[in-house]
Amino acid sequence: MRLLYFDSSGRLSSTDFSQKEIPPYAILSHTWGDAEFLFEDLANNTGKSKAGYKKIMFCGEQAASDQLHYFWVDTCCIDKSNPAEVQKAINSMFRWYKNAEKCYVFLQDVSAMKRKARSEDFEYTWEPAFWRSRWFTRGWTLQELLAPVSVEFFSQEWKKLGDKESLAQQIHEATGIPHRALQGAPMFQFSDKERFSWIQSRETTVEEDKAYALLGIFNVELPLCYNEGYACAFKRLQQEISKLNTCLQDLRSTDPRDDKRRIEDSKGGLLQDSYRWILENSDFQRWRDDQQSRLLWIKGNPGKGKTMLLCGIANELTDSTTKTALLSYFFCQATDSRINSATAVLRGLLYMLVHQRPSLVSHIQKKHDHAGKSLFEDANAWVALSEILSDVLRDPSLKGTYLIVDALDECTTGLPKLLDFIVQTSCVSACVKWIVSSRNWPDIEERIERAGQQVKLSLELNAASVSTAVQFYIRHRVAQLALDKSYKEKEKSAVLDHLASNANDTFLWVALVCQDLRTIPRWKVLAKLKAFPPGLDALYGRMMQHINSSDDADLCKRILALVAIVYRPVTLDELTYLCEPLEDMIDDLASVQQIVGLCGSFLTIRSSSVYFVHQSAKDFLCTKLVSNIFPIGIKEVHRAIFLRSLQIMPKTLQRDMYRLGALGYPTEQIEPPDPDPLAASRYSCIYWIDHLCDGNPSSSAEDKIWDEGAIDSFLRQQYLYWLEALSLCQSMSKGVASTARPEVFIGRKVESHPSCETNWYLISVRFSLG
Ligand SMILES: Nc1ncnc2c1ncn2[C@@H]1O[C@H](COP(=O)(O)OP(=O)(O)OP(=O)(O)O)[C@@H](O)[C@H]1O
Repeated sequence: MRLLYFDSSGRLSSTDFSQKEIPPYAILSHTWGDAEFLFEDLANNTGKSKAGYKKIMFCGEQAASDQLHYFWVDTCCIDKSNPAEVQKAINSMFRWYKNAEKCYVFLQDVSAMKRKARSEDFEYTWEPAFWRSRWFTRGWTLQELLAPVSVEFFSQEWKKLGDKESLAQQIHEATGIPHRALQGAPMFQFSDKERFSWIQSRETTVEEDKAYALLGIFNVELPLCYNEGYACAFKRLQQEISKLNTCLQDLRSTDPRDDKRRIEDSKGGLLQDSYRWILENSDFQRWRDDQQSRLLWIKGNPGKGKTMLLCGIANELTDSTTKTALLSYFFCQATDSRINSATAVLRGLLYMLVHQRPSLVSHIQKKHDHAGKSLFEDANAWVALSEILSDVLRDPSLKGTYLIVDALDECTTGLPKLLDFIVQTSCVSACVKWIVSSRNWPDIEERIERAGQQVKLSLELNAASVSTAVQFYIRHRVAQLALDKSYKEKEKSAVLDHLASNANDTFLWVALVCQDLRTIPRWKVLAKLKAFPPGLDALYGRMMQHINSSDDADLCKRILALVAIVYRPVTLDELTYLCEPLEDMIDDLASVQQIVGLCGSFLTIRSSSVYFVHQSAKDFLCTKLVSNIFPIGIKEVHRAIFLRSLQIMPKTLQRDMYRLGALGYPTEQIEPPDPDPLAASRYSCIYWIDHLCDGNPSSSAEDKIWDEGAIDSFLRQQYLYWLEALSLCQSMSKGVASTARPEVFIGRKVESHPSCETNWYLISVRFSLG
């Protein structure tokens, strides 16, 4: 980028910053006239009598008065005789305008002078001329309006009329561009159609420019081809946009911002007073303020509030960091296979980074153009993603970047390599700072210690701060309970006392007890209070005793066992079909919901899906109560789910389940019908093979023969319908990837098949026989 400045003798000069860090600068926006001051004029020291020279002088003087030494004007800062330079400039222009400290718009056809109309002393304001200004009718000025943060408007007399903020209403009326876009909302927040509409009524001197002027607005690059005509340029632009959109869609496996909101909401909202202690903590401050400290590990026992603390830190960093800094986070959750692996973490972090700084997508696109979605999902996904994220973190445009990963202990697939990646990038990338959290696991500690400058923050060693935070939480929850359950002072203070003296600085214990207290009528509270023992395990143990002594103990334990081993939270519909004893309640989800409610406080229902109330509750059942919950073994529960799946799928799978009629729909555009014919079998379609493989390999020979027969018959009759269902669930790659498990063999030819007239190859699923 070439910038203008006045040298010590006041002469207009230019300097090239291609290889150097670009200093703060101002930029001019205007419409071209007949006598512009050009690149040659600058080089040959000519053209000072041209009308355009005045604009250059104005821009330089205005910049100086804004304490900006450098400025940029398109007429003379680009060597138009050099096609490579023009190509680069046009593709960089949006960024140049965006990065400018100030953009001065010179409105040649707007006068701010008071005039006399005929004999009357009539004062014209400049506003009608402003609305009509040619500047609003030109193609290139669209990005010059949208990209910079600060846009100031000047009349033909160089009088300042206002800025993008103060004139927002007038600009909106003149252009139809929404206020949000004028206030600087990122361009991706506006649909393609909306962005195209902004340039519709604008003109460019050269027809292709009407497409090229949108490059930055869509964050794409194109080789320029100035004889191709508008239609061709526009088509190429659309192709590039569609490639970019596909890349982002393929990258997205979850939006961590939605996960964060869901976590906060499902835990009853984030309380500032229960996390803000961290801002005063000396370890936290050391990590934040010391350039060399780039990795902070927050560790603590279950339920100590790590996740909520990280939600709070993310909020605080969003509020306190500079505009140029980026923040990306990821919340691992072992019970949800979308968000419990090392590749999912990198995908989520990348997705958030690219959303904030769309230009970073170039690091992904190079590989994505060749590989498509499989880049993020196949066996080499980790290699590709870790390379891409390392590239992104080295991008020179990144000034400060904060990366947060919560619950490393819940990253059930690929944790060691994720830890190595975090440690390595924290050592080499000076502008990147990581915060990670986990339980006190020695394996995690061992790997994190390999980072030279890590800071450890133990919640157990900060007991006083955590204790105060928990006490605040108790007061808040009890005040809510007292209000909702109409406690009198006696009950309120008894509950307060019991919680305060038994919580052992564990938020989760308080949350679980309060959840139970909600179900107890006011008059029984005092009697029941003593039944909540201190300590999480004791509390879970008591909850289990309660279940064991109930009439529905067996059913509750079947449900708990099922929810404990599924690969993602199941919906109530799916649970009803997968858990045989619930079979009779297929049309009565309200009763299923009640039965789930009988499983103590172990389970919770959110958006019609069944979750463990907390990972520690699941851990307790799967470690301390394994023989109680899985009396016939975990593998048998897998096998039962597999067998139920094979029964459910044939009932729902059929040709053209969504009545689409025609072939060739992009799956993302398909809206499931209501009721959704796949509601009950969605989970089974995606995971039946995993349950088959994780089922009991040592079952009897008779069972195996039966299983093989059932699989064979399912595949013979339903194979194509199953593929169709996978595609409708947007899980084709997951479903098919399961067939690549070592226990599954592919490649048996079936001559003719009822669900397909032609010959075809069938995936034959055989599991290892011991
Ligand atoms: N700042 C807070 N605001 C509101 N609720 C909180 C806060 N901190 C903790 N809690 C409550 O405590 C519960 C446990 O907290 P959290 O899930 O953050 O613990 P954790 O240390 O991450 O547990 P684990 O390591 O077992 O996953 C939350 O479900 C929530 O109800």
